[in-house]
Amino acid sequence: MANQYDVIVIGGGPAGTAVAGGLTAQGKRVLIVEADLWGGTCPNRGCDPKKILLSAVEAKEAAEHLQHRGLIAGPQIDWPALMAHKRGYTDGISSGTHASLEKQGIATIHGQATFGADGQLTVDGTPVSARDYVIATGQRPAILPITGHENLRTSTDFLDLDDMPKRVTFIGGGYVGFELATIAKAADADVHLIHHNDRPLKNFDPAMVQALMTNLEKEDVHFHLNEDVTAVTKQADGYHVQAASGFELVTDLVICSAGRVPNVEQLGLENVGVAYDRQGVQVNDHLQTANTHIYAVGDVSATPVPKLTPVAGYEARYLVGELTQPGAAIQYPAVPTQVFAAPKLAQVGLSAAAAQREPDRYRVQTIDMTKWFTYYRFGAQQALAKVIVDQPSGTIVGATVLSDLADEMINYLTLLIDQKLTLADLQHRILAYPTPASDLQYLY
Ligand SMILES: Cc1cc2nc3c(=O)[nH]c(=O)nc-3n(C[C@H](O)[C@H](O)[C@H](O)COP(=O)(O)OP(=O)(O)OC[C@H]3O[C@@H](n4cnc5c(N)ncnc54)[C@H](O)[C@@H]3O)c2cc1C
Ligand SMILES: NC(=O)c1ccc[n+]([C@@H]2O[C@H](COP(=O)([O-])OP(=O)(O)OC[C@H]3O[C@@H](n4cnc5c(N)ncnc54)[C@H](O)[C@@H]3O)[C@@H](O)[C@H]2O)c1
Repeated sequence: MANQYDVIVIGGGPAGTAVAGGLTAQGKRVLIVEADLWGGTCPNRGCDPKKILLSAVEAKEAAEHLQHRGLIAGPQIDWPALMAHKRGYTDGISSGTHASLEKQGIATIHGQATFGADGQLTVDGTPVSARDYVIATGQRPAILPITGHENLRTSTDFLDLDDMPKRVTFIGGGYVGFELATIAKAADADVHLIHHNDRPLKNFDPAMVQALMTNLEKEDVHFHLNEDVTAVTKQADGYHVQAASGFELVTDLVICSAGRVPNVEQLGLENVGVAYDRQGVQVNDHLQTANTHIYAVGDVSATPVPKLTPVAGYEARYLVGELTQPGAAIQYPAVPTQVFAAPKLAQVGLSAAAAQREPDRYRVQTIDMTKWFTYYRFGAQQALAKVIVDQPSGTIVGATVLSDLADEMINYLTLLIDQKLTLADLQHRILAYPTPASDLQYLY
């Protein structure tokens, strides 16, 4: 039968394309379905475009740090040119990803996949069948159900702005709010971030979050904590953002950065006995749903790990194994996670709060690295590390880093944690000097 496959993957993002590619390489007949842009969130409207915009922010910051230390006159961000640079990358992603899938011998179809009342999967009305199905439909920005919610824009809109408005307001202090606020500020917007409680970036070390906010405040990013936004109304002078307390501000663009919701509603999952909730599709520790022929991977699955591209890739590789040679339950290694702000905030492994509950076992040390050679040479404003050492084994088990180099340092720390390297192990190796890696020995 023409429309009969071994596996149908629904969603062509990092998770779905990795499952489809891995299974095809193992000789499976695979169909992948994508309703929108091939490549999904990360390269089209997530990690990659964000980090391209951040390149200009990093260059500007680096030049500013060296003012009076060898540089004069800092650069300015030319937003339309920066956006053209970003589009030079993103414009080719969907067609390039599609071409790559076809080249690998993966069947592709563009459209919305839905399980009908009879359990049959159709893509925009065309029936397609397989032995197994993989849901990899990701998440989309949540829109708060407030008065004037139609005036809210999302990270997707921000990452494709033709011009940077004079005033930009973010509702929600998570990854997206902090990262995009950093970019908007560097592009000279008047930036406000409104958060509904006193714990923005709640999964990060609170003292390090406070240090990051202090730095951003120095750059004139305005934080408004404990404000519950109730309405965003369009008026002659701009959008009026109002909160329950009576707080109000006027702005030109309101980005709702209050989290993301799983793409599940359109799939007809109730027709095939697959359960889901606000966290996503419920799976067991083999990424299998209540229907034994349907699996879920990546952002859409309700797994107990952060929703990130490398996590999606890890789950995809695991599932390729499961669908070819079923084995043990999935086990996650340490998952590094980071906020690309100024400076960057990154974290991995055991938190300081958890370590402090067992003071006999763990040593928690906060290290100010600002004056270290690595940071001094480019005039860094602040470089902090909080490191958790397991005293019996002498290994690092967790770390939070706040610095311009945190995105690189956190990967080294992740390797130290996964490989269980002690200070002695590290000192038996030679690492190139002077580099951030050669500082690792001072973190134990
Ligand atoms: C602004 C932003 C910045 C980010 N930055 C980072 C970062 O720096 N580092 C990092 O690790 N992660 C980052 N992320 C998260 C990262 O983008 C996701 O973790 C990753 O894309 C998840 O991959 P996925 O394949 O599970 O889902 P997605 O990439 O969302 O792909 C799912 C695909 O399924 C499609 N789809 C949905 N429903 C259907 C349907 N019914 N039929 C067919 N197709 C369907 C969608 O159109 C989409 O293309 C960021 C996210 C955002 C929004
Ligand atoms: N650097 C990265 O790796 C990166 C970057 C962006 C996104 N992501 C991924 O995307 C996911 C979503 O990011 P996000 O920032 O949209 O979500 P998030 O869950 O990280 O943050 C949303 C924030 O909004 C707050 N919030 C919720 N309701 C609110 C309200 N009514 N008013 C004000 N604040 C409110 C929440 O308390 C939370 O702090 C992340 O969890 C992450 O998995 C990763």
